[in-house]
Amino acid sequence: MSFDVLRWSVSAALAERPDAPLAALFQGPAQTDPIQTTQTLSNGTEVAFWDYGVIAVTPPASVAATKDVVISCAVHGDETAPIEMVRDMLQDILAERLVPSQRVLFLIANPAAILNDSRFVDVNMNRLFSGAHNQGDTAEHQRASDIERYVSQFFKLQQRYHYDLHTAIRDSKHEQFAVYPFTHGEPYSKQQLTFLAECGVDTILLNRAPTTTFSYYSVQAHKAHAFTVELGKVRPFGQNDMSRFAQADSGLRKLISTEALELPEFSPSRHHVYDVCRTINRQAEQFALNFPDNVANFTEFAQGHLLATDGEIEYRVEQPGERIIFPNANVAIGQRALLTVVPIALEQLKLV
Ligand SMILES: O=C(O)CCC(=O)N[C@@H](CCC(=O)O)C(=O)O
Ligand SMILES: [Zn+2]
Repeated sequence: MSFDVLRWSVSAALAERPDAPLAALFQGPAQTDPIQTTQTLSNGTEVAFWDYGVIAVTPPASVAATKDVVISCAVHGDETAPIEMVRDMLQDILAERLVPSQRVLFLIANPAAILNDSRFVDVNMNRLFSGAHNQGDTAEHQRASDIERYVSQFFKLQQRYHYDLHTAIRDSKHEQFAVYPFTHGEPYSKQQLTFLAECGVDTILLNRAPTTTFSYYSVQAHKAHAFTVELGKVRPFGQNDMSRFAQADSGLRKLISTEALELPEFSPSRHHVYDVCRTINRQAEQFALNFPDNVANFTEFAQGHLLATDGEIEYRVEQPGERIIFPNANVAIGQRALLTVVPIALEQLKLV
């Protein structure tokens, strides 16, 4: 199904809150074809609609922006709270209640999946970046390729940031956490750890290998500080308690509207850090998790405990302190069905 055909219905699907008409997110202010329109607000902010759900915001000419910030949501279409956050930020920008001081690219990544009330339509879009979109021809492959092009078109300044907002399928012992993608040996940023903690995200998962996720793409292709940010649990539109997202919302709004963001001193004791220990990809038709659906992310199991069976293979806990994260038995064969993580001391990491 083409994203063009979907645009009206996606807007309708999202416009559930009567106070929040969403047409602008997808059609641009003129709501006519072609989609590419640019509007200059009375405060001088330029809002450019590059494509459905792709909105570039440039601060007034009097402001010397120093940061490029990508804020993305709906890489998974059923993760609705981040979509509501992005929608509200955009509406506040259009209403001039939020005035950006930095360049911002808002991305509503997978409108077709939003409309479908599903994580994805054909393929998990968060496995299609860094060139993986060349290996298929679904609408999601095409959209991931388009998104890479838009991000490349956007990033210009030296300071580059990307927060890819998600919510998780399960409850979590740490309600909000971020995946810090592989940095190719670059030190981890104290400033970014502090910023995330200010957003309420005090738990970090280090993934120390290349992946095909959106956040890793921004690290690898654009040398951005980029993160997959998990802000809570997946719920349908209208069922999110937005007060639980207030800290992240306020942190992101401050980041984009402040010329020189002031952050507190880095304080190592503020952060819980985990290292990915094992990535378990499903290999067989007969794949099963050996714990119930209500077991939360970051739950620890005893050494030797059977976590999953994959055909004849048994996956057991190997290390003391090993915890499960992102378990999903319903992934396609070859895709990640489970990660295990172990706590790691910040002192062991190269920080800058
Ligand atoms: O709750 C789950 O099982 C999945 C939540 C989710 O979508 N997580 C991202 C993490 C991406 C990363 O590792 O950076 C994903 O699986 O795509
Ligand atoms: Zn997600």
